[in-house]
Amino acid sequence: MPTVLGQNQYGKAETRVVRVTREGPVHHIRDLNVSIALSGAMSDVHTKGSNAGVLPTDTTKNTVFAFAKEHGIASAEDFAVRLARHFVSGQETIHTARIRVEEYGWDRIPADGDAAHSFVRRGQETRTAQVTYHGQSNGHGGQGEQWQVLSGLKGLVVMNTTDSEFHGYVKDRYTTLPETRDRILATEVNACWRHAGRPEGDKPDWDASYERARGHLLAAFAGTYSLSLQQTLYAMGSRVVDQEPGIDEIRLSLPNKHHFLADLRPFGLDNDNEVYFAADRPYGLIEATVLRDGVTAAVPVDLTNLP
Ligand SMILES: O=c1[nH]c(=O)c2[nH]c(=O)[nH]c2[nH]1
Repeated sequence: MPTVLGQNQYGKAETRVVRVTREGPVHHIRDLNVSIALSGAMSDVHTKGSNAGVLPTDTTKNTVFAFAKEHGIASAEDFAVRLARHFVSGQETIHTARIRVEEYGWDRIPADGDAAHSFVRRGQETRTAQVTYHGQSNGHGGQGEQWQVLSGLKGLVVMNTTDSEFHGYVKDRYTTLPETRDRILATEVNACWRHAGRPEGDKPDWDASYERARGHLLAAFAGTYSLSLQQTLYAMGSRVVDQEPGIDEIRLSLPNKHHFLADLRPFGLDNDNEVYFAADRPYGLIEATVLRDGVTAAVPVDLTNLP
C-alpha cells in the first residue's frame, strides 16, 4: 500500500539558556528551557532525502543563544515571539514555528552589603527527617536507650553568578577544561544533619532549627568567594556546625550544575559572561561530611538511601 506523509515538525527541544544581566554588583537572571518545532514544506526531506529546505536543528539552538545575547530575555513570551517570527520570516520552507518555553523562577538570597548575585530556585526543595530509637533492651551492651535524629533537605537549587573561580588543578593528557576566574556556580543542595543528644525533655523547636540550618546553608553559599565547590561545601557545612550547638554533623551532596559559556564567536558576538548553556548531565558530584571535632560520624555517606 502506498504511504503519504502526515503531520510533521522538527526542531531542537529543551535548549537550556541562562541569561545574566549586570547592573554593577546587582545581577539579574532569566533561566529558560526552549523547545522549537518548525513545520512547512518538508516533504522532500522525508520522502526524497533532500535537505535543501531544512534549517538544521543545531542552528535553531544557536539562534536561541545568539538572541539571548543580542536581544536579552525580557520575558518568555517576548523571547518566543522573536524566535517564531525569525524562523518563519527567514526561511521559505518554514511556515509555522511553535516555540515552547518553560521558565524557572529564582529568588534572591539576601546578601550582606550591596552584592546581589546569589539566587535560590523557587519551590524546589523537600525537607526530610529520620528518627531512629533503640529502646532499653536494645542489645547494645546495656547502654540503655539510643536516639538518632537526622534532619535535612534535598532539591534546594542555588546559583551564584560571580565570585566563583576554578583553576590551579591537576592537568594530565586528558584535561581540556579551561581555567576560569569568573564562572557561574550552581548546585542542588542535598543535606542531612544529625542532632546532638536526646530529642526529649527540653522540647526542641524542630521547625526553627530547620529554618536556621537552611539559612546558614544559603548564607554560606552566597557569602563564600569560591575557589571550588569543595571549598563552598566546607564553608556551608562548617557554618551549620559552628553556629548550631545542637547539630554535631552534616553530610552534603552537591551536584555541580555546570553552566558553560555559549560560544557566540561564530556569529560575531562576544560573550562577556552573559549567556550560558545550563547542562544537566554529566555533572560533578561533590560530597563530604563536616563534623564537630571529636564526634564520631554517623550520618550515612549515601544520602540517596534516606527519605
Ligand atoms: O568546583 C569544582 N570542583 C571540581 O573538582 C571540578 N572539576 C571540574 O571539572 N570542575 C570543577 N569545579
